[in-house]
Amino acid sequence: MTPPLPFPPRDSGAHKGDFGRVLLIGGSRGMAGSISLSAIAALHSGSGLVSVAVPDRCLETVASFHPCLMTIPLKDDARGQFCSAAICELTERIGPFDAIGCGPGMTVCEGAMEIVKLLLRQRNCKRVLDADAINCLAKMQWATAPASDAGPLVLTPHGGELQRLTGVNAKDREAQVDAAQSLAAHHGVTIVVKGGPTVVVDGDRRWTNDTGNPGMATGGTGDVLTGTITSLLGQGMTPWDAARLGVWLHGAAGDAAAKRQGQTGMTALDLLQSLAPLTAVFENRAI
Ligand SMILES: NC(=O)C1=CN([C@@H]2O[C@H](COP(=O)(O)OP(=O)(O)OC[C@H]3O[C@@H](n4cnc5c(N)ncnc54)[C@H](O)[C@@H]3O)[C@@H](O)[C@H]2O)[C@@H](O)CC1
Ligand SMILES: Nc1ncnc2c1ncn2[C@@H]1O[C@H](COP(=O)(O)OP(=O)(O)O)[C@@H](O)[C@H]1O
Ligand SMILES: [Mg+2]
Repeated sequence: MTPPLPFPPRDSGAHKGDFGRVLLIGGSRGMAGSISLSAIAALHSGSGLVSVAVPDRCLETVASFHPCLMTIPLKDDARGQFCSAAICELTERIGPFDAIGCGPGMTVCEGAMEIVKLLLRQRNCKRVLDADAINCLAKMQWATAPASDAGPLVLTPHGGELQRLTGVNAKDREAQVDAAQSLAAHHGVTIVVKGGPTVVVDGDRRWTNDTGNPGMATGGTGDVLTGTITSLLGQGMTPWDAARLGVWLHGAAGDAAAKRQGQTGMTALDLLQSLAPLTAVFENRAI
């Protein structure tokens, strides 16, 4: 079990700021768990500081999941989803973050669309777009937009999201990976084509993961991956490195959870709780 690359080193004199200040944006009334899984995964993947921007009425729920999370309330509508005014506050607050992950539980409401457009303009900031942020990209037909230099951006679609984005049927895995590869080259981004196994594409590079199991086919595991990759980007890794190490670590955590709970019985929470002890592997400590 060898990771594709080493974990960022930890100098004895290090402080929180050395391991990145990251922001996760998402959630909605009824799906507060998704973005919380992403945020807690970022903590367990080594981030120094983790903030979560959520619709105002979800704030207390999300904050109650973990005392180490900082929370930012954004304007919401009667359904508990981001409204378009949410980007006024967000524009003020996104400056200091080393990496931003967006999409889990966000829905494709008007506010979500505005947030994704705002993030696409933040070319100097490292970003991960997942779940409903990808569904927003599909809605704005980003895949066929003129080629752009999107900056350090990682997309993490599952088969269904990739089908919405590219029109290529999720049943045709090979064609989906090829479509992701050309889309990644077109916009200069990294794309994690999730599944069993997950394939990461970036320009003409292609890497297939060798960890993970079907026990991970359970709600919330993709949300965990979003937080892990966002965290590694925030620790200074390139999109190509953060995507590969994040996918590998996430799959290895899935394997540890399956060993403990069984593939049928495991949940995304079990995978999340297997992340931290796994990092000990990288510190050459016996676990
Ligand atoms: N606890 C929570 O709050 C959770 C919230 N979630 C959020 O729920 C929202 C919807 O995400 P989902 O992935 O559940 O919903 P989707 O409708 O995108 O996909 C549902 C399932 O169907 C599969 N699928 C969809 N289209 C397919 C196709 N054309 N061919 C093959 N398979 C296809 C997907 O792989 C997925 O497993 C996202 O924002 C997500 O983050 C989920 O992550 C689950 C957990
Ligand atoms: N059969 C499988 N083998 C390995 N990994 C899997 C398998 N099925 C799902 N996964 C992984 O589980 C995660 C599911 O992501 P996703 O569908 O976005 O979940 P959610 O949105 O519910 O959090 C992905 O990382 C995917 O690679
Ligand atoms: Mg998902």
